[in-house]
Amino acid sequence: MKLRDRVVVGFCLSLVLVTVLFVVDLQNENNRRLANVENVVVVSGSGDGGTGDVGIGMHGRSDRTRVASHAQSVWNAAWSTLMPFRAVAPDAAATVSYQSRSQRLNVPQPYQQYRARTAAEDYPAVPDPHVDDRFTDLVVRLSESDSSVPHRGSAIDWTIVKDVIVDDTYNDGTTSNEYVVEYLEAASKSNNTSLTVFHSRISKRELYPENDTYVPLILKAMSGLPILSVSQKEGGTQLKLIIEYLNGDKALMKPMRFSREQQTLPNHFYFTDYERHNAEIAAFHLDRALGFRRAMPVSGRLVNITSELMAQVTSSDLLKTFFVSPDRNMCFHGQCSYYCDTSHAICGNPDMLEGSFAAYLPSQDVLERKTWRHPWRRSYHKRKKAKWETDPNYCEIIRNVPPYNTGRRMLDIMDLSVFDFLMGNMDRHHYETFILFGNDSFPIHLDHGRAFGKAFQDEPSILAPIIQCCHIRKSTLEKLLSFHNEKKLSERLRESMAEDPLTPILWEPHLVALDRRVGFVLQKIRECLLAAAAAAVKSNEDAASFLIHGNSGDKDEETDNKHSNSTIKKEEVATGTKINS
Ligand SMILES: Nc1ncnc2c1ncn2[C@@H]1O[C@H](COP(=O)(O)OP(=O)(O)OP(=O)(O)O)[C@@H](O)[C@H]1O
Ligand SMILES: [Mn+2]
Repeated sequence: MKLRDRVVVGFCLSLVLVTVLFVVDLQNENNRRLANVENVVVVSGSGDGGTGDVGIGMHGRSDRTRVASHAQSVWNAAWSTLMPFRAVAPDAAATVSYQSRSQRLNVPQPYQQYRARTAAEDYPAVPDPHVDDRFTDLVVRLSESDSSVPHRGSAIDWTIVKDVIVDDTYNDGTTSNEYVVEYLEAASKSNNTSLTVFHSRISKRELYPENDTYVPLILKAMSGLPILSVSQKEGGTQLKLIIEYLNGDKALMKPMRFSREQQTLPNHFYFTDYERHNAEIAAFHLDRALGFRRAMPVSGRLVNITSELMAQVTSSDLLKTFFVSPDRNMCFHGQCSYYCDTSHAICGNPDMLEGSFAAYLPSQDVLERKTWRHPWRRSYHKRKKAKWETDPNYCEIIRNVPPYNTGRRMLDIMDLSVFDFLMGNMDRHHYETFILFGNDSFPIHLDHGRAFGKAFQDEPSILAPIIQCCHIRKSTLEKLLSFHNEKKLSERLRESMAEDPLTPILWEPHLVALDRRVGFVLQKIRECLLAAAAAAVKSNEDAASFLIHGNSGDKDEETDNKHSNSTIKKEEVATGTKINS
């Protein structure tokens, strides 16, 4: 071989060698990167001290592997019970590999992308203009003897009522009442649970009496009794499970999706907001603290998705939505119209999951309910407005139609508006009542999953019924004043919710917001009283002018309303209302 040929061959050989070395190095680099990605997934999980981000947890890999293989065997067992003719269950691991690419690269779930600010200090402080206001004008107004209050215990004719503060109790402080079944009669029956006794004591004016001893028993049972069967609740937009306990009682479970500090996403409407299990729990406590007692008892509970939920599932449709995530957490998504798919799955940590458990209402076969459209319902449309948002006289329409033109319903709608405003719930589209008690009965407070979504923003439009109608039940106003001037609402709720197994139930800024919003409602009532007083003065002047001049008033003279906030005279407020007994 000539020297030139040798040089060419040598050059080619060294080129091949360099290429081989380059390829080997590239492969090593790839392996190193993949290892890093896996580390990131594990490290971010172990660094998160929150109460349960979807798919990220504090448990080690071996825990998860154990969960996955345990889940596989439970799943196989559950599937063979449901589908006796199908020998082999679809492989849960297949779901894992199907999902794994995006998960291995740690692609965030759609709703996780927005998880940014999680510390209260990250948000601007919300001013509370009423923090030092004692609302003495309202206190004085309430302390005055109410011999002139025209509605005691009567069926109020709302077409003419002008009073702001309305007392619908009898002189002895009670309202008329009837019970589903007398307590002693029900208690004498055998095999009663606390919930069935509770059902038998539901009355025309409330679900349970003040300081009821059955409520704590029901809460305890729901958070501890073994679960016998699990199915999906049909209807509604988001996933809910019907839980049946060993003693035959039932509960409606809403699962946890987010940690407590997760706020409503800024670009979400009230009707696309995710439901929060802790809002259901907190709403029960708030309803009770306000003295309404119109919400069923709700308890938190930490459940094992594999052994307590999946193993007890009674339908294959629900069972087939369970899977093990790439991070080896147990997940499921159920079937519903919003957020029931793989990318919105509910995942355990690795298989433990928080949920709210609401005691079940009596079956409709026993105690039928009627559903009413809420008169101040929102449009549930991203561009349209509801009539009440554009018509300042909307309340005049409502007060003239049944069931709002007589009885207690108008005051119940005002109560509901206070309740929803305090917890920021804009999702009050319907309400239900027990048919047995007729129209003069309370609305059941149901469905609070979308409350407590915005701690740093108050939503005055929720108070529209109060602002537009200017009525409030006397007992509700008394409660609000005591929450403001005596023991704070936040303090009462903190104590009440401390009993729950999942305590703390609310993120601290929500408790701060509750106290701030109490002051806001009181201010609105004050404004109503001032407006009513001004209207009374005006009508007195018009009457006097008519007597003197024989016409309907001196049009040139403007009424100068200079009432101070401190005292409003009773006779100025009580205008021409009539007793209707
Ligand atoms: N504690 C309960 N016991 C029995 N039934 C209940 C209970 N709570 C709610 N329900 C029934 O289940 C229905 C759906 O519940 P809920 O409104 O909480 O779910 P949702 O998914 O938020 O529904 P929607 O999308 O209609 O607002 C209610 O309208 C009510 O009829
Ligand atoms: Mn709802």
